[in-house]
Amino acid sequence: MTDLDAFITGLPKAELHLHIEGSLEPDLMFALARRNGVAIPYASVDEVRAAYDFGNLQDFLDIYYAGADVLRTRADFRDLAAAYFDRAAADGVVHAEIMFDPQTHTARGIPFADVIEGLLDAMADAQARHGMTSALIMSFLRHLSEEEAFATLAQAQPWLDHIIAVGLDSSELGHPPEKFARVFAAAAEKGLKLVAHAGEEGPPDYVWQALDLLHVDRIDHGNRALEDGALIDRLAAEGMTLTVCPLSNLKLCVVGDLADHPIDGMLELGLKATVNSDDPAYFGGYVADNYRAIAAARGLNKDDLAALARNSFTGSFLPADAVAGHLARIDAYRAAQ
Ligand SMILES: Nc1ncnc2[nH]cnc12
Ligand SMILES: [Zn+2]
Repeated sequence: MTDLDAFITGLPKAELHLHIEGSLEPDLMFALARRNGVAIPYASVDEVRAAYDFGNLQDFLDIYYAGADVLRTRADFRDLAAAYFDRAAADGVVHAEIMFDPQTHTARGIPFADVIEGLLDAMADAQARHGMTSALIMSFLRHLSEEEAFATLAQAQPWLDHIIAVGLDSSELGHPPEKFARVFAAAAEKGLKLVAHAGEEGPPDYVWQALDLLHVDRIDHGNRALEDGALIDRLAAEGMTLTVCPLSNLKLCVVGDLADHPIDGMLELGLKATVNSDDPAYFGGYVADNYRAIAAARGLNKDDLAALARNSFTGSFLPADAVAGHLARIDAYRAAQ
């Protein structure tokens, strides 16, 4: 392990953009398929990995929703999340705000309660075993209707104390944020924070809509905001956090090459970029792998990496005293190197 690799692993960091269904590793997919008697269209782990060759977001989503079919019981969701937390802890993640897509499961007849209770089991366990804090972001699938998003918000009502925010994911093109303005307003009235994927494949206008119509607290991805100077100024002036996902961007062809990735350009423009894994089982790496890949591709140094880790806490939904504690730990860690 190089000095920079070791620095990245030991750097305290938060993960702010992680779809728990996207952490389903092929090994666990096979184990759950066997446990639940579910047929999957792959004969081996190698065959699964070979299928993970995506030309765009929709190519990936088709495979991701098919993979999620092995998740059936509360224990499955617990095991899925426990595997993620163990892996994230090994990467120096001390706080994770994880997204889940209830509609992917309720549409298959899985009770909302089983999904969320399984995740909450694993979150309590991660706190006990790793000292890791975590929070849940409930994401609406944007290819579905506003009405279905409202129904999902209603289903979540008994667990609202366990959900920090709502999010918006799935197929971006053709499903602009404005479609969900009313359900986001209803979520805000319930005291939930708001995040949305915007500017991954969608145009800068979708980022404007996420700001002006959804009133988000954070933008997931945001890459295409860089095409609009006025939008860059707005995001910088508001100190809006962008949850950027380098290996995802590469695998989904948002960038052609990591050498052209804009992460350091974002920092230079005064944008609060963070590094995250998105769907690590599908994109070839967890959060430290993303830090390592982007550091190598863009020549980032320890100060750049520490700045990205600081942004992960200032952009989190942790209380101010917890954020201050994590920032102090990063500064002490950096000073000791
Ligand atoms: N990168 C991504 N973009 C949109 N929806 C997603 N769901 C899971 N990963 C996603
Ligand atoms: Zn995502």
